[in-house]
Amino acid sequence: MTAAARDEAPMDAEEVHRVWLAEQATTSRGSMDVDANGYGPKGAPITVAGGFAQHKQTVTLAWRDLWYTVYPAGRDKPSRDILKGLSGAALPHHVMALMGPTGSGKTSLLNVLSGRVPAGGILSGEVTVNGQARSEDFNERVAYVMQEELLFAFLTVHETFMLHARLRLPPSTPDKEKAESVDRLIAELGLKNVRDSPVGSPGGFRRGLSGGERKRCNIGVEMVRDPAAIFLDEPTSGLDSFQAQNVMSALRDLAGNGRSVVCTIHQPRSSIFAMFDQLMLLTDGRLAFIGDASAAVGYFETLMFKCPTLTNPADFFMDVMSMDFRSESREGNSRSRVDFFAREAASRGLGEAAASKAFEAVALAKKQGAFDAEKEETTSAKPGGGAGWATQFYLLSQRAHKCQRRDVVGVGVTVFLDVVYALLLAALYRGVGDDQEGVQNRLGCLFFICLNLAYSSALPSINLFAAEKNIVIREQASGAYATSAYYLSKLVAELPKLSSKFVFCTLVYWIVGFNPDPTRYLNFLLIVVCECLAAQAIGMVMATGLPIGAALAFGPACITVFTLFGGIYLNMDSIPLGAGWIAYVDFIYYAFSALCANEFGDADATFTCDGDGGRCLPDGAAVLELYSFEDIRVAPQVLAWRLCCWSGARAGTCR
Ligand SMILES: Nc1ncnc2c1ncn2[C@@H]1O[C@H](COP(=O)(O)OP(=O)(O)OP(=O)(O)O)[C@@H](O)[C@H]1O
Repeated sequence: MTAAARDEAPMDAEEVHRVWLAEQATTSRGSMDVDANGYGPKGAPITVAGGFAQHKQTVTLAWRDLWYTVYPAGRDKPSRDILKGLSGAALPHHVMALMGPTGSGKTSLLNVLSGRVPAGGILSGEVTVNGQARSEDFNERVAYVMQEELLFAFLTVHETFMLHARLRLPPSTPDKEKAESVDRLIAELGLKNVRDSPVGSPGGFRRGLSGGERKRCNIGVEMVRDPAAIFLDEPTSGLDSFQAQNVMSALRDLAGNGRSVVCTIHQPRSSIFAMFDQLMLLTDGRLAFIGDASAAVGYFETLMFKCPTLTNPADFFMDVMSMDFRSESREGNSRSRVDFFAREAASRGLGEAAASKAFEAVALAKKQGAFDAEKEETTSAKPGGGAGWATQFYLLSQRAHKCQRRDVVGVGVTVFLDVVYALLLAALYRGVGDDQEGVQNRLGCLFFICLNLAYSSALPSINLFAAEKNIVIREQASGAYATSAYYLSKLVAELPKLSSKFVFCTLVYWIVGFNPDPTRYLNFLLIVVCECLAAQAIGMVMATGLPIGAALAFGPACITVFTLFGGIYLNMDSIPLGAGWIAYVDFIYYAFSALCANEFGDADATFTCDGDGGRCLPDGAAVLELYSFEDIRVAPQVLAWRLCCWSGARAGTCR
């Protein structure tokens, strides 16, 4: 506690109560000054509790007869209608809540409205923005906040927002202005006290923001571009009721300043329900209600479903609209009930009326000159208006370096393991001799080095990319940067990690006593670097192309198969027909054979024989011949893996 705070006189009961009431009033729906169409009284500024800048452009979204059908994989599976002829509208200055039982189609509708129809689904119907057909890039113009918070744990709130401001705002905006708008955003999302705290990960080693702060930070990332419409999937899930209220309060302020806010929500507490302007109730993909949230209770009363006194309307709606599967008769009854609601909404034309009202409001606003003809299309957040490729690459590299530097545990464990392996190898193979035992030990040590590098490069790479994959998909969906910029930044950011491999290899090389020629030592390092890059590339392909569980299972399995074909367990000349191609994509084989050629390809490499009548390899050439290591190509193979990795990254992150 600060000295000033300690010295402050405590408030008396009356004052505490008065302040509390004032705070409640600022978060209620009644604090807004908007007309029925949501446009504000004739251009007069709209006053709200928050302080977000009044949005210059507005988005009136209207949709008619929306059908969304999916075709599940599998021959005999029939298609399924997820959304069944929905009509409605979302208005500027309004928070619209999409509610309904689980599986009723809320998230599907949110995706469809924001222009993110997942692959494999077919959409029909009409969606308009400010009275015109929605543009193809609408999804990149509006904010879509996913339920899952996709944030970099090692960045602070300020760094996270600043990075997105630099990536997404026009390069012509001076950095000072970007910094000011970020500071404003931080203040308005109530994140000032955690401005410089790392975001952290829930349940992770590094704790950071609280659940509510993370949610608000997640929203802020999308708000940096100042979009006119915001779509949120379950913005309050997993929060306690106070944190949920704070998040909704921030959304309320965003809407109050001219934005259209549409969110799905489960069972909001009554004070949160009171913040909704519009409510859309869905049941099994059909409309049960759309209109003013405050009118919903009255509407259900006209259908003879009266919300009991002292009951949260949200709970009441969920109760009456949910299917009850506890017995056949209950299921039949609840089905009849939800069918009744859908029939009533259709026969009264609730959806159509909402859409028509929105069209009329837009027409009126245009007539009154409230729309600027040039600006009316959608939002100020134009896609492609952000940083250029070089800046994207620079900013992403900086982010990757920062995260890596701060991952003290991860880096510490890597360095520790490299030192342990180096000591182990030094203890076992130190001062290797020039006899037949020495030949065997050199081969064994070189193969172990290859294996160690393969595992220690590929597996962390899988973990790293798997952790970032969803963040990258999210960032790419909103057009933040190009895949190539991300991929190259990762490549560059991974390079410092090779330094601990350098230390490991140098220690082992000189302690074990490999060929002392400095050129061969440098070759050795080069081969090691190539192997690490190829292994990282494999890790990246797996992580971007497969779900994390599958990637973690396939990664080691792939290395195990490569070990088998690596050159020591199976002679290249005895690989069965049809399996030879494995050796050609096997980076362990290439690395091991190259290391052997480097070590034994020296004409001076001669070895004494034991004289016991056993096999004798008198020189390096005999060793290479025995293992069929005459033809070595490391660089093309590394390149091939990198290209493969690039395709994998594109496939995995561009959905
Ligand atoms: N691509 C798809 N293929 C098959 N079924 C799908 C697909 N997308 C959605 N569904 C199904 O459509 C229904 C509606 O899904 P949606 O996620 O929109 O519901 P929701 O109301 O958001 O549910 P929840 O509240 O549980 O998140 C669900 O039964 C879901 O399984």
